[in-house]
Amino acid sequence: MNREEQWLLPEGVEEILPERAAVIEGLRRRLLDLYTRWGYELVFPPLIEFLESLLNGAGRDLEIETFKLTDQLSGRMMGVRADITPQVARIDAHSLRRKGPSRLCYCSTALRTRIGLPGASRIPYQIGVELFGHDGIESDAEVISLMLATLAEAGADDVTLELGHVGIYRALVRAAGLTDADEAVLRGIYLRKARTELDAFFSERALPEPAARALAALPWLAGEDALAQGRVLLATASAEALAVLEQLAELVARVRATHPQVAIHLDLGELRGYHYHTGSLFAAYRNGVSEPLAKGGRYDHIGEVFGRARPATGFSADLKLLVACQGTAVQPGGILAPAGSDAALLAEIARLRAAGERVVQALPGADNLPAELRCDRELVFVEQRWQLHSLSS
Ligand SMILES: N[C@@H](Cc1c[nH]c[nH+]1)C(=O)O
Repeated sequence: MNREEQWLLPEGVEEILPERAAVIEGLRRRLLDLYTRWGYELVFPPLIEFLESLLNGAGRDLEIETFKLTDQLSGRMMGVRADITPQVARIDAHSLRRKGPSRLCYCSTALRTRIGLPGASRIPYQIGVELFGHDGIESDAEVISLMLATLAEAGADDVTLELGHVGIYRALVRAAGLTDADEAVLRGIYLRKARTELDAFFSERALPEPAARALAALPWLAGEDALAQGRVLLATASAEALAVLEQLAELVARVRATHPQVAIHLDLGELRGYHYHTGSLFAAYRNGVSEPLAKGGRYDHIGEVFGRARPATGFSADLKLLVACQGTAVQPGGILAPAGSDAALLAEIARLRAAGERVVQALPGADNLPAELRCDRELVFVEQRWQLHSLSS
């Protein structure tokens, strides 16, 4: 970013110019068509809402990420959404109130107060799906399959799927009898994977064994042997945590069976994401890139505050990151038509457009440069008829 851009736009706020906009829009259309074919219905949650309803049940992380402002009409505090998932959960619980499962999808911009990685955007163009009303690995598996289909459509074929389950951590926290305050400290340490802090945390507190030992080991249970090691670790620590691990094992087996080509990485100590996640967690990483391309998980309680607790699972991705996986897009060419209002010319332009061609009509007195206008052909009147001539040579 040069000095002038820094002066014009705040950090993490960018504009998208025609070439990139065309690629993003192309992918947006293809993905929304994909979700429609899977039975997901499109919704448009509002850009801005009263803070209470926007953040209800969504957790503290999201509150910090949310831009707040005062509504001049009501005098109440409003927030600009930092994540669309809780809004869609509200639509399901409060506005739709369906009996059976609801499958919803969305694609809109969100706004965040903070920047994740240096150079990242604060305005993600969030696309995703949410599936409400089913509690079980089948719905998680469906959402994971659709997430992988999304990445394939975006051209990201070298992804690793990371799987975890916050239920293991939560069960162990209960077994160890941690207070909310201690749990918040521990969560921070888990997210940073800070080993010495973790050791200090447990040596400063007399917590019941073997749950405490299991909590101290969990952040490093990852990779190939995570399931086997987890079974040993949890066998004596918490029957509840062990049962959750078996659910995760079943989900892994299912995804392996349906997507044998996808590399799976297990991480039992992963707590990534917002506080609202309650069950399985999934994320897709590109090799060597630390920011996930898409992420999601189960969150069964958000709807509760809107009068209806519905099981829920879903994923989202930032379209701006997804398009980075695509090679440079082949820009469609176009036809440069001469200026004029002659009826035959206008009819020919209309005919070409109706046939799906991109036709740009020259404006009199302007430099109608074919390269700038991305035109590779021109419409010329030769031998008493309108003809197309190549401009590329
Ligand atoms: N919205 C979540 C991902 C998610 C979608 N559905 C459930 N979880 C995020 O951005 O991290």
